[in-house]
Amino acid sequence: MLTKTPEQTFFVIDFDSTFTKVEALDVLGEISLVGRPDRDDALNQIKTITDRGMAGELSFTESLELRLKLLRAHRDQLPALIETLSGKISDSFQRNKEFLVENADHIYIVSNGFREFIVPVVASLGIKADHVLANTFVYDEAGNIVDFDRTNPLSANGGKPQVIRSLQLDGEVYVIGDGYTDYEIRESGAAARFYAFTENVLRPRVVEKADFTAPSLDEFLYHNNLSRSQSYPKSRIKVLLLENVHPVAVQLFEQEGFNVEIRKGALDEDELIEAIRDVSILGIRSKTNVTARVLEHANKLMTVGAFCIGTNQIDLTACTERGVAVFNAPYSNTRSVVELAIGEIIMLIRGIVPKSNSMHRGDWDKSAKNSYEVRGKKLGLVGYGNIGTQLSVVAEALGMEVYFYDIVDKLALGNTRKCKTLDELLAVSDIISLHTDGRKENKNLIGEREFGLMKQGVIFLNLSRGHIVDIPALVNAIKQGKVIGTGVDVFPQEPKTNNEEFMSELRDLPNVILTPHIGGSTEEAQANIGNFVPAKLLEYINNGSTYGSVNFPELQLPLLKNSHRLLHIHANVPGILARMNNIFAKYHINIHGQYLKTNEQIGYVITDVAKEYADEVVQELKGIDNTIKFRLLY
Ligand SMILES: NC(=O)C1=CN([C@@H]2O[C@H](COP(=O)(O)OP(=O)(O)OC[C@H]3O[C@@H](n4cnc5c(N)ncnc54)[C@H](O)[C@@H]3O)[C@@H](O)[C@H]2O)C=CC1
Ligand SMILES: O=C(O)CCC(=O)C(=O)O
Repeated sequence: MLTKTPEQTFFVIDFDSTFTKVEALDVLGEISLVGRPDRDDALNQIKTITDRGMAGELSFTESLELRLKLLRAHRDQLPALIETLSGKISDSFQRNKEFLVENADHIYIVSNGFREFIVPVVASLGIKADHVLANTFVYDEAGNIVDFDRTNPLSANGGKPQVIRSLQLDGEVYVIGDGYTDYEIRESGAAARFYAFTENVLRPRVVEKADFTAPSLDEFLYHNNLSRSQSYPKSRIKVLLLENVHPVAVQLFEQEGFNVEIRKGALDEDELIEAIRDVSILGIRSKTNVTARVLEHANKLMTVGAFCIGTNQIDLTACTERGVAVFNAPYSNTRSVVELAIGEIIMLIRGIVPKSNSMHRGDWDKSAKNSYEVRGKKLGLVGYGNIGTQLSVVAEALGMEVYFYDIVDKLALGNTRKCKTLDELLAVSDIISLHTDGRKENKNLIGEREFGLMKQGVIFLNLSRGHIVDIPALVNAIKQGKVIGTGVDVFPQEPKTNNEEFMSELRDLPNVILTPHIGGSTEEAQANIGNFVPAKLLEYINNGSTYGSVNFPELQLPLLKNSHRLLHIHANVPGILARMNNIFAKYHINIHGQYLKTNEQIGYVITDVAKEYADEVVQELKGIDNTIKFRLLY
C-alpha cells in the first residue's frame, strides 16, 4: 500500500521494454536498414551491443555510439518508427490509460532512448512532453542521424539518478522499469522503491534487486491501491493449460495479462491436486479427470474450460456445488470427426488396411474380394447429435442410406430414417457408427448382446467415448467374423501422454484401424477450439456471462458501464434474492441492473450497482447463508 497519498508520490517509468513491448533502437534498425545487404548482420550486432551494454561490458555512451553508427538512420524514418512503437505499447499500459491521464502531473518517463520518438508515443496515453526525460539525436545537414547530445546526462552511465534528482520532486519516487539502470535509481537513493517490470522481458539480475516485481502495470497499481482498470490484477490469476492445447489459447490468456502455465500431457488425480491449488482457470482436453476430490483442493478455481466437446471427464455436479463454471467447445471439431469417420468407413469396407499392410511386406494381391462401395449401404448412427447429424448429411451425399437411433426425439435430416430402438438400428445396418455422449449410463452400451444383434460382416466404428463399448465383446465379434472392419479412436484406458505405451486387446487384429483419440485433432479444429474456449472463459471472468456453460445457469450480460458488478453464486434455496436486496436497501444502494438465473443446484445473481458503496455491503453479501462464491467486477 502507498505510504503517502498519490499526490505525494511520483511515478518514474522506463520506456523501452516497459512502456512499450520492444527496444526502440532495434525497431529503428529494422526500418533504417531495409534493403541493405548487411541488414541481418547489422541487426544482430545492434542486439549484441545492447546486451553487452546491459551486462556492463561497454559504457552506455560507447554502446550508443556503436549502435547509431550501425543504424545509419535518417530523420525521415522517425514517423514510421513512431507508428510502429505506438502499436507496441504494453498491454497493461494501454488498459490503464485513465490512470496515466489522471495522474499525468506525477508521471515521468525517464529513458536512455530518444525524445524524438518517445514524446509522441507516450502522449497518446496522456504523458506530458515536458515529463519525458531522454536523449536527443544530432543530425547532419541531410537529416542523417549522426550523433546524440553528449551533454545530456542520460547519454552516459548513471544518468537516470542524476536527472531525477535534478527534478527535485517533493515526494516519494517509485520507479517502474525492466533494466538495471532503473534499479540504479533506487540504489542511488533517488527513489524509494523499484518495481521490476516483467510484462515484456524478465531479467533475473534486475528482478533479484527489485523491491517488488510487477508483471503488469495492473499489479503495480493494485499493490499501491491506486485506481486501475482491473478490480484484481490478471497477473495474479493463474491459468493452467494441460494436454497441449493450441498455442493460440496460450496467447489469448497471456495477452489478457494472466499468469499462464502450460503442460503437454494430462495429469492424474494426485498430480492435478498438487497443481491446482492456486489455479483460477483450468484448461483441459479429454484425458484429465476433474474429480470431486480434485475440486476439494481447488480453492481458487473459478472456471474450467474443456478444450473439446466431451465433459464426462469433469464432475459437473461437484463443479456446480463449488461454484465453478464449466465451458466446452461443442461445435469446433465436429467436422473433423465426421471426415475421419467417412474416411475410415471407405477404407474398412474396401479392406484397405490389410491390403496396404501386405503391400508393405512385398505382397501384390490385386482382387475385388470383400471390397465394396459405400453407395447404397445402410449406415446406422447411434446418437444423432452434432456429429451424428453432420455425418448423416455427408454420408447421404455419398449415396448411403442413413438410419439413426437417439434417446431424444430428433428431427431426421434429409432422407435419414429414425429407428425406434437401438436393437432395430443394430439389426438393419451394414455399418454402425457410435456418436453418443459419454454419460455414465452409456457404459458398455454395446456389448455381447448388441454385437449378437448385428448383421454378419458388419463394419463397426467408435469415435465417441471408450467406455461405451465392451472391448472384450468387440474383440470376440472381430475374431468370430461378425465384425469384419473396425475403426476405434477412443478407449476405456488411454495413455496420458505420447510417451506411454498403448495397451489394448484390439492390437494386431485384422482390418482394424486404431487411432490415438485424434477424431478432433486437426489443425483447423484445434485452432477453432483454441479461440472458442478462451473467449468463453474470458467472458465469464471479465463480465460474468455464462452463456454456453454446461453446468451454470446461462446468462448473457451487457458490458459493464459506470457500475460495479456484484456476482453472487449460491445454493438454490428460497429467499436469497430477497436477502440480497434487503442489504442493498439497507445501504441505500442504487441498482443499475439485476439478473437472476437458477438451475436445480445453484442460483446466479448479478447486480450492477453505482460505484460508491460501503465496504460492509460486500461483507454482508458474502455472509448470506448458502453463498458459494462471490465476485466483484469493475
Ligand atoms: N474422437 C474424438 O476425438 C471426438 C469425440 N467426440 C465425442 O463424440 C460424441 C458425440 O459428440 P456430439 O455429437 O458433439 O455430441 P452431442 O451431445 O451433440 O450428441 C450426442 C447425442 O447422443 C445422444 N445419446 C446419448 N446417449 C444415447 C444413447 N444411449 N443412445 C442413443 N443416443 C444417445 C444424445 O441424445 C445426443 O443427441 C461425444 O461422446 C463426444 O465426446 C467429439 C469430438 C471429438
Ligand atoms: O481432442 C481431444 O482431446 C478430445 C476430443 C474429444 O474427444 C471431444 O471433443 O470430446
